[in-house]
Amino acid sequence: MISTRALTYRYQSGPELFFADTEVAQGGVLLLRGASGSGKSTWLALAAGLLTPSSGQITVADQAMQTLSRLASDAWRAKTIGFLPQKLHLSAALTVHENLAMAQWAAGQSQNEDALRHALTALGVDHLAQRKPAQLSGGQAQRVALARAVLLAPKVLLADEPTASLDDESASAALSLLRQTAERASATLVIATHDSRVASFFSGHVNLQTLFCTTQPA
Ligand SMILES: Nc1ncnc2c1ncn2[C@@H]1O[C@H](COP(=O)(O)OP(=O)(O)OP(=O)(O)O)[C@@H](O)[C@H]1O
Repeated sequence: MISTRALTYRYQSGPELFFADTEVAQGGVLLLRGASGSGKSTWLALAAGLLTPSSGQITVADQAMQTLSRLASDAWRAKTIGFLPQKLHLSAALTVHENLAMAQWAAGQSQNEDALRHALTALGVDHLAQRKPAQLSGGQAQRVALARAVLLAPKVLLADEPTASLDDESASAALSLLRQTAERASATLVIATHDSRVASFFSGHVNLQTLFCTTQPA
């Protein structure tokens, strides 16, 4: 479950952002919509514990994020959150396979080769396992980052524009994997998106909510 109350964030040399109160049940899907610059990525960073709220509360998987220290939040994130950020943050020095193995290690899990292969295969990038990120196309890198995000069957999946550089077939595979992974683990899924394909894909979901971000106070 994720809930927010009177949540705001002010960048040091940027705008103050205000977010409407939200409550998403465990297993629910939340779409973050809104114009470019309206705060969707910021909301995800707050939910992932990468940013600390300026005021208000955000609780993610029973954890009040505003009370976590930076160190505790890193450990909590590795175990709890599957995060697909807009900038993919794949380690350039590591192969695709090593990038995923490192995510398992960071979460304190022993290497699970089956899970790793399954995640890469489901997204059609298993043949790229020995490549370095610089040797991937934009869409391939995005699918590898998505495989890493779903690898640990996290309780919360956060995806920032997961279909941005994907063609229809790859977008559909990526959304299916996000949905299946979330359903298998009863995870809460949050997707920030401009892409109308995402809204159409989830339109029949029984537990779907949409949060429209604006730069105005809620
Ligand atoms: N590090 C930063 N310092 C200052 N301002 C920032 C910083 N990061 C983001 N902002 C500003 O905060 C606002 C919200 O940015 P954010 O990236 O959350 O929006 P978004 O809705 O995800 O945008 P997009 O759809 O273009 O990805 C924007 O006005 C942006 O310029």
